[in-house]
Amino acid sequence: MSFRSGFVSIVGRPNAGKSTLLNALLGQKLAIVTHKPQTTRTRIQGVVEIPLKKKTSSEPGHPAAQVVLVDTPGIHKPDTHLDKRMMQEVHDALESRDLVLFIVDVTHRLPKTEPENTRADGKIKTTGRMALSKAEDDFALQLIQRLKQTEGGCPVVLLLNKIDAISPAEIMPLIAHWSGLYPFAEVIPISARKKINLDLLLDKVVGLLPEGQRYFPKHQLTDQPERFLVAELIREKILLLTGEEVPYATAVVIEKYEEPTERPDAKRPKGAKLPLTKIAAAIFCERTGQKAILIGKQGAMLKEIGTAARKDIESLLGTRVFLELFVKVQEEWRSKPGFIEDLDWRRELEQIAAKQAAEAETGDLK
Ligand SMILES: Nc1nc2c(ncn2[C@@H]2O[C@H](COP(=O)(O)OP(=O)(O)OP(=O)(O)O)[C@@H](O)[C@H]2O)c(=O)[nH]1
Repeated sequence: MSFRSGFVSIVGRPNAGKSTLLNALLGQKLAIVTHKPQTTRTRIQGVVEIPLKKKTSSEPGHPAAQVVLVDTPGIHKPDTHLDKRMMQEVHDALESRDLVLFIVDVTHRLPKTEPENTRADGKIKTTGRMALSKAEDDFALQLIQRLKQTEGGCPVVLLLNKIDAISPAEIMPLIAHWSGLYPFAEVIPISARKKINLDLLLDKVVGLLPEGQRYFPKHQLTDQPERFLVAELIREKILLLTGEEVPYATAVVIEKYEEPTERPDAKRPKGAKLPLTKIAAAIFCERTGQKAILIGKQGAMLKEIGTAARKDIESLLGTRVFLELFVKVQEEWRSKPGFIEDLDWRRELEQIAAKQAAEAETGDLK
């Protein structure tokens, strides 16, 4: 059996569980996860190596494969410039893919036509779970529908996520409902949080990928620079620790990132301290009131955010970390294209590369 490889986009509306799934598949915390929608702002790639599975009497088996997973911001109707930027990320992710995993949260909306959801007068029972925004589901489905029209098409696998939170009897009606809306290549009920059916999912993914070589070296987990992941971890703590008003108005920019000269996995005498990474980050918010909340009484909130983030960053990097946080006000940053462009780590990298190239060139001329 020959090797398979490909780019697999995970798409779905906010809070469907995309980041949780990515992390579960990678077995390491990579995309940040919180209970608040729209946590994921830019695409995050993770690489999963899937070993060969030999054919047995009960299993068809599959070849070894490398799956490049692309997490996307939740699909929603764009309002601000930041929203538009996030939706562009979704479009981009859909364009460069071999397979799409369309993930829906089964606790949000049950099929409307099922008898148990229909009252005696024919009206739909609107329980909390059936709730909310049909418009958002429809919008997400529209994006998927567009894939059908693109050249060559691309298989879409529907993942019914959070099945741990509903009763088993509710799963079949959901499968029937969604199968009627789009010709999905597969419909798989999963729980990203409880890791239910994830092996089955990976088996199906390998089966749907084209034959091809690795895109990334075998042990590379992600193509994201660590400094971007660090900014995401800080942003996660802000989301978790501050109140409703602040989180969406914050952006984290890494201003200093000094890696230790010594490798974290280098041999060192027993009891010797791990090397130290020095990081300074600015937290941008839109108003002075938000700044006050982020700093807290006598700096208590900022300290809490910093301590929680530092612990996670230390386990991500495998070094000790000295983390300095500053809070800055940048009015209406969410509507300023230039500012948002600068948040993009890829652009940041391009700028660093351009600067280094210019420096090298002037060095050559000397
Ligand atoms: N019960 C249950 N909860 C889950 C499951 N998967 C994710 N969640 C929860 O759903 C919430 C949202 O999960 P995320 O992974 O951040 O969702 P997302 O789709 O990446 O969200 P955005 O970044 O906003 O687009 C978190 O509180 C998760 O713990 C699951 O399988 N079961």
